[in-house]
Amino acid sequence: MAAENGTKEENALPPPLSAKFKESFAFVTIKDRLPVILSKVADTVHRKKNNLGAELGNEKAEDLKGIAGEISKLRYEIQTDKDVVALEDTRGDVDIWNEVLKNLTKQNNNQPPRWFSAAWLYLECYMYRRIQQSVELSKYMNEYDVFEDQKKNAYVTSVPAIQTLLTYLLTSVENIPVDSNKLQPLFSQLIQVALWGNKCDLSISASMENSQTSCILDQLHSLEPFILLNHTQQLWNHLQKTGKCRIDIVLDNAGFELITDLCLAEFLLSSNMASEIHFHGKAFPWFVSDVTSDDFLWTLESLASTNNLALSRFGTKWQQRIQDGTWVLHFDKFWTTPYVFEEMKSKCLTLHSELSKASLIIFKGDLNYRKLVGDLNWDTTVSFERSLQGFHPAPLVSLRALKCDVVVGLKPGQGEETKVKDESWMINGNWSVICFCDKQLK
Ligand SMILES: O=P(O)(O)OC[C@@]1(O)O[C@H](CO)[C@@H](O)[C@@H]1O
Ligand SMILES: [Mn+2]
Repeated sequence: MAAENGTKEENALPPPLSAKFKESFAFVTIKDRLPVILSKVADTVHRKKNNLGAELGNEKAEDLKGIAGEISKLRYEIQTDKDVVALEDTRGDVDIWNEVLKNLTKQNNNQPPRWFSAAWLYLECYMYRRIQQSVELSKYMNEYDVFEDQKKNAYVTSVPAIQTLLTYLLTSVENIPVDSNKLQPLFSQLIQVALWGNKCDLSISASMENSQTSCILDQLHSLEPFILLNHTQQLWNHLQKTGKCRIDIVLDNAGFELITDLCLAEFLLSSNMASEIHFHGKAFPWFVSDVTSDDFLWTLESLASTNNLALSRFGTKWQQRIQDGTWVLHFDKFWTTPYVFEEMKSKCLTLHSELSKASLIIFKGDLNYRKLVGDLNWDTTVSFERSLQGFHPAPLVSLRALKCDVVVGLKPGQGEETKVKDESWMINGNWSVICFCDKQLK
């Protein structure tokens, strides 16, 4: 595996994570987890057809049957290690996906990528784009979000935890300290709340329920030792230097994690550390629980329409922030392509330029981390800067619970020590990193 500052060979890039490595999480994911996620999607679609078929009418019922059929076909292709096939719908990003497939085929002696040998990141992203294709190809159900019920259920089961958190936020922002020494602990606390909010992800749980059901604030102290790399102080120092600024948050999961991100955003504005917050969500349903525009707006409406004081207060306030422009929503197609982030400048300069207007970009979650580091099999002691391979539109921080077997920036021996404590430390979401980078490696 590659280290840094070595000889030319040692600085060669490590291989991408792939199911060809039979001991890897990629192998478990392709062999077991993705088929389970697809089975759950097919069941959801069949259930919708059976329960709502009469109400929806024959045409929609038939389309749901078609979607379920496409999902089952995709699951069969994965389980029998078939060639990845080109997309055939008319969504605006179809050429990007087919261009990537063509290049991967060319690079592989004109053999199309296959599920148990190609790069895991590409294949998992492709699977969610194929799910979207099954919806795009339907005539009457092409707005359908096959993950909608799971995401809404995750929110509903998290409501007690959301009530506790937003009640705490209400008190905090109504008594926001002016003195930075008193502000810093609150900043650190809400960074950790957003960090651990990332454990609530329906992809890693293979769509099994994964909501926050207890008060996250009470757990922060006991969770602190599970933060393997913590750059909160560097992050605070950076924001003290920038003063009131634009901060972008590249979102991950809907449900409880989104609420923790909105809490952090509200704190950054109420404390005058930020003047505006830009959120980046997904253009279509992605990795089961990632936030789409519908999810974002539904969440605010759900908060605003409850009779709980804190929820309705913030729901209404946050809807207002979208109106007054202190919160800006973006849903660029780049985030639902197979590209890793070091490709952004060449493949999507507009987004790269947009992000470069920020004084800080906060990347949430494991998939964003994987794309930051290129989903390459780095040595754990390689620096975070090195793994970005030059991606740096602005100073950035990743708040990530580990759910995939790649991590960088650790001390020598730290990975080995952690493995002794917890055999599946890289994939169970129990451990996390707060990685900050404010410079590009020369
Ligand atoms: O980005 P998130 O929501 O934190 O995690 C999504 C995710 O867990 O799904 C994959 C497994 O299928 C992981 O590698 C990936 O990171
Ligand atoms: Mn996610």
